Order: sequence, then structure tokens, then C-alpha cells
Amino acid sequence: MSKSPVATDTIQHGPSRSESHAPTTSSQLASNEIDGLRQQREEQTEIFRQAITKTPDFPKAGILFEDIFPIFTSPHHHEALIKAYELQTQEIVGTGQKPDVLVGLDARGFLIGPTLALRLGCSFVPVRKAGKLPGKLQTVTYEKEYGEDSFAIQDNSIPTGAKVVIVDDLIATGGSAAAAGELVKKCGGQLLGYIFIIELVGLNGRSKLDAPVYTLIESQS
Ligand SMILES: O=P(O)(O)OC[C@H]1O[C@H](OP(=O)(O)OP(=O)(O)O)[C@H](O)[C@@H]1O
Ligand SMILES: Nc1ncnc2[nH]cnc12
Repeated sequence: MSKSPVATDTIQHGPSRSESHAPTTSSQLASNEIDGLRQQREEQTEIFRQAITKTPDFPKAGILFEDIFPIFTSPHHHEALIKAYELQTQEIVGTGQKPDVLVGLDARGFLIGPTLALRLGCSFVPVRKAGKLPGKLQTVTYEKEYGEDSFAIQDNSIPTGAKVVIVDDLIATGGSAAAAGELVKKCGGQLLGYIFIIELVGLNGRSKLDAPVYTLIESQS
């Protein structure tokens, strides 16, 4: 799992299995468990990496489009993906805790958010493209890798002070995610972090975000 501040710090500062000769203490046990989790994640990440297709010059010349839909053709890979998001959410909110609200971004964040919310037993709230949601809205216009767009969220969808995690498939320029974060805050939510499958690291989208960013795969560095 790349760019995971909580997990990476724990792994880097804990003793590794090969360094440990003394009797096992509870902190070493925790470290071993983390090693096991990390290995499991690396195997899963490799599965996702192989499933994702890359298409040059789509939807515009110069864009290398990374398509996550093939992950969903296999129930096994689909399950592994939701599990990976579940583990990542646990790292953000703390073991045994859950966010109050998961916010998913139109459209590909909707592939992950509702299923994950059901697993965690929390609320799911959509951030929709402009013109799709009824009622009183908060809206924002933003730039993304291949154009400009507008997002909306329903005004009363997030209780004041609610712990919120934003999920989407990919971060490129970070424009979409930053806009969604702005909407969450306008609604009074407390933004705890973002989770993506793919990060296009060369675009440094995470620099636009002011909450921790967790990604499974780094690409296009
Ligand atoms: O980091 P950025 O440069 O903002 O780009 C990332 C966004 O672009 C894609 O969505 P898109 O707007 O293409 O919508 P879609 O999910 O309907 O395809 C992707 O799913 C992210 O939401
Ligand atoms: N290169 C890319 N591939 C897929 N979705 C994207 N959204 C923004 N940039 C993208």
C-alpha cells in the first residue's frame, strides 16, 4: 500500500522479523501482524495492477487512460478491492472504529462507496456531477486532467461534525478530490482522509488535498 502515513510509519519503525532474536513481545507481535498484512496487500495490489488497462490518447490526445472496470469482472478481485478499502479505512479512523459518512465521487467512486459503507455500517453520500441532484445543494466548479467539471452535494446530507472519508478510483491532478473535500467542509463534515486505487504521481494531485491521502497503486511517475 503506497503513501499510507499511518501504516508506513508503523512498519518502518517496528522491528522486522529478521531483526528480532529476543522473545516475542506484544509490540513485536503487532509488527509481525503488520508485516503479514503488508505482504497480503502487495499481492492484492499486483492483482489490481495486472487487471487495470491503459489506453493512450483517451479521452483526449496526450492522456493515458487507466481503466479500473476490469477489476470488477472477477468477483474475487472485486472482493479483494473492497477489502483493501476496508483495511485502509480502518487505518484512517482507527481499528474497531468507523467513519460516520463515506463520500463517493460521481461516477467511479459509486462502484466502491456504497458497498464499503454497507460493510462498515456507515452512511454513503454521493458527490454528483452538476444538474443531477434535486433539492438544496452546495456546488463547486473544478479542473481535472482532461477538462472542467462541476460537483454538487445535497445540503443536509452530512451531519455537522460527522467523520467523513472520501473514496474514488483515481487521483490525477487532484482537482476532483479537492472540490469534493471543499463540499464536505461546506456541509460541516470533518474530513479524515481520501482513498484511491490509483495515483498518477507525476501530477502531484495530493498536494492540493489537506487531509491524508491513501493509494493502492502509483502510476505515471
Ligand atoms: O484528479 P483529477 O484530475 O480531478 O481526475 C480524477 C477524476 O477523473 C475521473 O472522473 P471523471 O470526471 O472522468 O468522471 P467519471 O467517473 O464519470 O468517468 C476519476 O474517476 C476521478 O474522479
Ligand atoms: N489518466 C486517467 N485515467 C483514468 N481516469 C482519469 N481521470 C483523470 N485522469 C485519468
